Amino acid sequence: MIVTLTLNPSLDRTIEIGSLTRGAVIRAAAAHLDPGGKGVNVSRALLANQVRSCAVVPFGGDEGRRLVSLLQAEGIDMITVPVAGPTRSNVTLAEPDGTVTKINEPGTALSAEELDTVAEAVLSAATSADWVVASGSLPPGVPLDVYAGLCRRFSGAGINVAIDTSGPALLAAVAETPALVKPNREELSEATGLTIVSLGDAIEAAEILRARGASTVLASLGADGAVLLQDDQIWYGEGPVAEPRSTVGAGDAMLAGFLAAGARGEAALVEALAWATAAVGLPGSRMPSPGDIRRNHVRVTRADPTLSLRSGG
Ligand SMILES: Nc1ncnc2c1ncn2[C@@H]1O[C@H](COP(=O)(O)OP(=O)(O)OP(=O)(O)O)[C@@H](O)[C@H]1O
Ligand SMILES: O=P(O)(O)OC[C@@]1(O)O[C@H](CO)[C@@H](O)[C@@H]1O
Repeated sequence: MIVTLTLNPSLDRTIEIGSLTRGAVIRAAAAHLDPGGKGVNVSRALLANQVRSCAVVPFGGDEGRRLVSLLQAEGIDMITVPVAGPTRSNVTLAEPDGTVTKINEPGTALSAEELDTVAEAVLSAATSADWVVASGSLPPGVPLDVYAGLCRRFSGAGINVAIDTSGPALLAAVAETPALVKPNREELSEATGLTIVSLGDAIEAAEILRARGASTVLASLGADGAVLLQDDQIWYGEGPVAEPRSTVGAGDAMLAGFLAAGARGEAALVEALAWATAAVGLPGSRMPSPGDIRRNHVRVTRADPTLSLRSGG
């Protein structure tokens, strides 16, 4: 069983437009509303693929109630924690070529009492968990070492912790020896100060995170695929996407696929890439179901550090 924690969930509104022109009135072709936030998406992807999970979700205000009703409609197993501030709304402008422009609200502050209640919910859900996944940004006022505290709490209890966040919260968590971190290219670069233009740069940055405490690093590299550093092995993989619709949530689908496949080695990386590339072909932050996921187009090999990355860094 996999417990996910999303301290800063969102209502994700995706607006499909022809092209983005600053300062213009843009008529949208379509709009979708999805429940959002990184841990929420991991749970949605797991549910869509019949893997048991429990999402811990603080919610507040009308937006929070809408979020909870969308998650209930999907059948997500969750522990919801009512909080005073309203849940945020995040907006994605999606263009036909797959380019997305995302505007994420900061979210509203959680009080110390609310944070304690959320932590208790995670502890109670985690009694039967193999993994606890702590994902996404922190709302204002939440201590930057909150994910680090989770790592400390669970490493003693034999429960694996996976972290997908950025900035100081990522650095603090890495120092508490999480089983897994899933940075994207920008997060790798920010955490290490390295500019990442080749696979070798990404590997060097991931090695730094391992030296600081992370056991396994699964680094997603956007259209360039992903690299996995685990034990003494380094695997690289990618998969084509015929028609990219929206990359939002692709990293979450990747993490879900990796954990669903046992979180070890080449086979788990293939699964992670199959789920991620399927997500890129779906609108908004829709998570892929078994019918969307194709494994035979994913290529995973031993990593060649001299490989140049195509997409911008
Ligand atoms: N344009 C693309 N073409 C093909 N695959 C892509 C593309 N963008 C993303 N992917 C796939 O999705 C994975 C995750 O993408 P990315 O590195 O952008 O994650 P992320 O920044 O964590 O995303 P998010 O935070 O929205 O979940 C990549 O490793 C890759 O497999
Ligand atoms: O602001 P954060 O917490 O970093 O990211 C939030 C978010 O962009 O991440 C998900 C995609 O990964 C979306 O559902 C959501 O809007």
